[in-house]
Amino acid sequence: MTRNLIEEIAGGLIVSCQALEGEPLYGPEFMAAMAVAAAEGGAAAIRANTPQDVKAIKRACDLPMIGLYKKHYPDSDVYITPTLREAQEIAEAGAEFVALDATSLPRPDGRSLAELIASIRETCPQVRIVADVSTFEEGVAAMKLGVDLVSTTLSGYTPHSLQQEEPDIELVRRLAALREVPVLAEGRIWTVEQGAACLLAGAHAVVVGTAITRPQEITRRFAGAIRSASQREFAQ
Ligand SMILES: CC(=O)N[C@H](C=O)[C@@H](O)[C@H](O)[C@H](O)COP(=O)(O)O
Repeated sequence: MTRNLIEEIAGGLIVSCQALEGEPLYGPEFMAAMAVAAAEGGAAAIRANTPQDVKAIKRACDLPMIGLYKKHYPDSDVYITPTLREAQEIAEAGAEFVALDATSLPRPDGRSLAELIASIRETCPQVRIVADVSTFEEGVAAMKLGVDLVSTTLSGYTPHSLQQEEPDIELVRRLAALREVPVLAEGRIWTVEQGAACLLAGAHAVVVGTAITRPQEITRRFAGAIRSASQREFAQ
């Protein structure tokens, strides 16, 4: 019997384990250890970048994997699994899901999102597709193209989307209310309260990255808050 992974991750926490080149934890061994820690803590799935990280994590832990491949091409701002080539590499690395940019930004190879999705369906029929969107309209368009999940990943990261420090819970709410395709809440979720609010807004599952897996950012947040608190203390 094939597993219903979308059902399995319902109501769960998906931990995004990503470190880019130049970050202290860059490297598949670190990301694999991070994923094992996330699994021990009760994560329902992992989200990870690059075929190398996906493979290393898959060897170390058996949670469902949302894989993506960040790559920058000239003349395009689309960088999350921009073309079929990256999607295929992620599927070959063993990811059950592939996440890709489903925004309205111009794509690097001149192919439309519809063409990309159709080619993935044809060449990697086993992989489920997660559409990373930045607006409601993009979410609706991705749903019409038959993606398996929509994630609010890119809200705040395209010039035409809402720019805010908080997670875009309103986008989760509006997309989930359509009851068409399950919606993942993702992006700038820093507290358990925000995660719970996303589920109450109708999210199928919640993706948390930086707040769990980027220690330099977690430290920066604590250090800044503690410095401000101590300055307030001395100012009195
Ligand atoms: C915008 C973009 O490139 N987002 C990336 C997508 O995979 C990752 O860098 C994020 O860490 C991930 O979306 C989780 O979000 P947060 O780290 O805010 O919890």
